[in-house]
Amino acid sequence: SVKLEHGAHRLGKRTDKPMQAWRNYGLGQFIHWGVYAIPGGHWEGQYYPGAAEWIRSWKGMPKDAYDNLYKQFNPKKFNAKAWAKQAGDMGAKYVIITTKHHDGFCLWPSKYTDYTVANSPYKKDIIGQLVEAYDAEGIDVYLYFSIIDWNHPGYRSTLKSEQDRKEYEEFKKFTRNQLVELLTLYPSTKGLWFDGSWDKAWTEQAEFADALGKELREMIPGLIIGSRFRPDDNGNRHFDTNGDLIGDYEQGWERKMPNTIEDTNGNDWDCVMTVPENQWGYHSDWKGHVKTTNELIEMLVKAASLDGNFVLNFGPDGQGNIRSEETRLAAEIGEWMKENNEAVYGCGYLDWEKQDWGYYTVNRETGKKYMTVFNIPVSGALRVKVPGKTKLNKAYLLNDPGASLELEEIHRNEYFIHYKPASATDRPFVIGVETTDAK
Ligand SMILES: C#C[C@@H]1N[C@@H](C)[C@@H](O)[C@H]1O
Repeated sequence: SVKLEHGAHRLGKRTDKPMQAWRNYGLGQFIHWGVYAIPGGHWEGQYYPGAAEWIRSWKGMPKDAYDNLYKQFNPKKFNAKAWAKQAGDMGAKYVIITTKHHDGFCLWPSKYTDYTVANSPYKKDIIGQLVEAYDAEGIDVYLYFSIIDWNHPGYRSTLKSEQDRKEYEEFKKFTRNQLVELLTLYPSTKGLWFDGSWDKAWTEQAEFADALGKELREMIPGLIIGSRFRPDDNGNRHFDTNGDLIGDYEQGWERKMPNTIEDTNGNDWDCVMTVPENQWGYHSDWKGHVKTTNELIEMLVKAASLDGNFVLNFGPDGQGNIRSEETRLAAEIGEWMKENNEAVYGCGYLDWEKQDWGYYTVNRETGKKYMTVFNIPVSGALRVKVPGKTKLNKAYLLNDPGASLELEEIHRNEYFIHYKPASATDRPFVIGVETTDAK
């Protein structure tokens, strides 16, 4: 392997308590909120086809008009406690909140810029209210931070001149100051979710970013930072020149998921997912496919089955309302989680051959094994293949553990579990299985 000054700072999965807690979350909530929620994907009657939080970059957008939107930011319906309760009822164990997105508008009263909520009609600290409310709900708080900052005069995507470099130095100091400020103001933060770190200018800052990461990790022991934060000596992000993960988990699964355990490279990972095709911030007019509750439950269970976390995005509107589609999804996912979360929380990959009916998960502490069924075979026979020395002794519905399901051994290490729901079911269901694993 190549000698690197700023490659992966640690190899293999972290095994400390904060990371074990992260690994066991299963379900998270992403919140994208900012001044982009005011136009909500439209400008002067024009429909913006891109992601609503990127509307400032639209060629038709007068930048000055966008940069003055904060003077209208006064979300009278904002209720941090209500958001936290909704997330808790959905079953989210952690939340990732945008402190500032690429437009640079800060939802906390940063002292390093005037472009913050303190100078909006709303005035109050939004991040502070959310951190307090989610902490009180028992939901761990992670802060999203965009390295890209279109508002800062020193920000550059590339460094083409000495002047660029000079101004970029100011931007780097500003970035470090804001991050230290965030961890100082909100010390219960469990981790940072970086975004907008793909610019060439930033990928040339291996030494600076490495030192910044170390400084931040010293501020909060156990702090969790993913692979989308810093470059290695050669500008590689996520994986360094030797192919080693740079960060505590892989942060590359945005609006997509691995299909096999091999796809995960044996790393921890999270999948962050939008409800429509590609809207993170509030867009008042979602076009195209809007994911259903069953689709999202399947992504959630699939993530757990492959040792990952699933993070569902919410984009509150300019008044601070959570839109009705997201409220309904949160309620329906929460209803399913209330009955079936045992198959998700604290669960991960079980190395049994994947079958068509759905996904296996196993609890890392107890070793208890679960089958979450999405596709009921017309035969009513659920095929289960177990490894060599394993014997399947019992299968039962998670919501009716007393009643054993009919087991049929059809070959060595292969069984049918005979089960068809008595009445049509429109939600996946969980079967618990008990085995003896001969030594
Ligand atoms: C591209 C891009 C950004 N990454 C997602 C997490 C959203 O913040 C989107 O704007």
